[in-house]
Amino acid sequence: MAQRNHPYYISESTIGGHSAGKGFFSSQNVNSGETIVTIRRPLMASLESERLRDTCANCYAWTEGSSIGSGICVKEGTTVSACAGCKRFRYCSKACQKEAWNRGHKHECKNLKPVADRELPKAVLGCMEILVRRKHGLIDDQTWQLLCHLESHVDDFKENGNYGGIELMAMGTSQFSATQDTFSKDFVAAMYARILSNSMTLVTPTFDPLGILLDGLLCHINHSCDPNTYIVMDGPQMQLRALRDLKKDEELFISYIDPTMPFVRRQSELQQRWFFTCRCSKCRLGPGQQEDAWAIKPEALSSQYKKISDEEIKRNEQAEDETNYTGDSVDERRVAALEAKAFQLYDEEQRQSDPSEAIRIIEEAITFCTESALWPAHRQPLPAFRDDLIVNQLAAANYEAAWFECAKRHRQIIPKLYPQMHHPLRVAQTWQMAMLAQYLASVGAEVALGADLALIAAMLINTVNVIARMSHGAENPFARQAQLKFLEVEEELLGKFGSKDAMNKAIQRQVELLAKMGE
Ligand SMILES: C[S@@+](CC[C@H](N)C(=O)[O-])C[C@H]1O[C@@H](n2cnc3c(N)ncnc32)[C@H](O)[C@@H]1O
Repeated sequence: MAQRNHPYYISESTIGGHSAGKGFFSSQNVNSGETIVTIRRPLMASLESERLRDTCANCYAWTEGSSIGSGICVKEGTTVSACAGCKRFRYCSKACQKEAWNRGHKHECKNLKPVADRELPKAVLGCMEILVRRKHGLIDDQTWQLLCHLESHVDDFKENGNYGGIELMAMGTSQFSATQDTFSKDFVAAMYARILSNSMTLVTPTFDPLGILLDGLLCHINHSCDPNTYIVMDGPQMQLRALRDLKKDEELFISYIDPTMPFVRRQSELQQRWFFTCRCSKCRLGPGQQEDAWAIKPEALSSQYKKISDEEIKRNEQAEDETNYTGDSVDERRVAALEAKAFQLYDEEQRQSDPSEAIRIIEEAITFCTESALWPAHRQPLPAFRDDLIVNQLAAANYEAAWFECAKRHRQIIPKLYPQMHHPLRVAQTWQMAMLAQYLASVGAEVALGADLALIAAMLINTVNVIARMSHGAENPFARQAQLKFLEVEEELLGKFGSKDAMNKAIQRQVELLAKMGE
């Protein structure tokens, strides 16, 4: 039912002719890029163990932002200091510490003190926060009811054999939060399961993952592999924004997973984590879409790659795993075996903490995919390898190598995977490239004959300056920083070129060069 003055309402959802429980609907027409709802702070957010060391546990300022550009919204010189009691949570200021203390930390700090040396999973810390706050009257009845009505999928967890692990985690949660007197064992296990099935990823404005969050309102949004909305975050603030023009009474969807993955992989991930068969508009079309297209027909596989795949089928248990299912013919099974190998390499490189080792595996994987001639540049996991290669090249200070990967991504991948100009990942990746161009220009790097990286940086910064107002909103600190940066570089370049016209002509030549660099 539409709530007065709200641009959204929660109602029964039917997706592809099947009930999907409750869903989130727009109560008015909304233009692409507009905000639908702003949430000041989710009900719960919990940082990854690694991020607890360098991120404020109240405003989520990540002080060590690793990928170029992610630190844009954090004031230079910001550091975090540990709570003197529990030594687990860190804060960037006294004000942040005080806010978190009053939000509930004062009721859990002393319980966490004896286990200061023990790593606790983010879902345990998040569940503790919820239980402690409710026990001490810091979560109102209406929010609590909303939370308790969320699907816990306890029966599904029992069926897939994961419920034992959940019970174990729930026992620890009860003990560390000292709430055994208030909530039963089964209730805590169900709440823990609810966190697993309803939480989202807490991210920076440039989409670097920081932890998990649970919000009583936004967790009513159902999933689509072709979503019409997305969420941007700015510290604890979350905004649901339109990716496309929306009609009144249209159901709003976000994507719970990476929607650029092939059909069977998407279905498998959604089934395993959220226990549903996706019948969204894209999945209803089946596996014949862009995400599933190969560059050549399976029969056209070279004899060398036929041999490689036959060996994979013989020795690799996962070669015929159903998540890579392509078809039943001999050639289709071969292609599936090659895809299995590519995704195994992906899992392997993701586990690496040493950038040079990760780079070695990724380069091997990219060679494997490209030499097979099967993968178009935009088919996964090839773009995911390229993203990780850029991150690892930056971590290893191989800036020029990172630049060429960015140029390829900019030309060959981004327009295919994120066709909307204001797609937030397109904006974040363009920003990362702009910052890299600016850095390379500052050290006088020469990446190609005639290339002027300062001009290329200016052009990319201007692109972000224009589209971040739509992707993030003009008031978002990321959009504001992009605008400030643009004014700064524009002034510098106008000084150099004398007029806007001369500057724009010079930039146009660089746009052409950049396109060549990405081929
Ligand atoms: C975060 S909740 C979304 C709100 C949920 N529909 C409700 O009623 O509370 C996620 C759950 O919603 C359902 N769901 C979400 N997207 C769906 C979709 N595309 N098709 C079918 N079920 C979906 C699944 O049961 C999933 O586990």
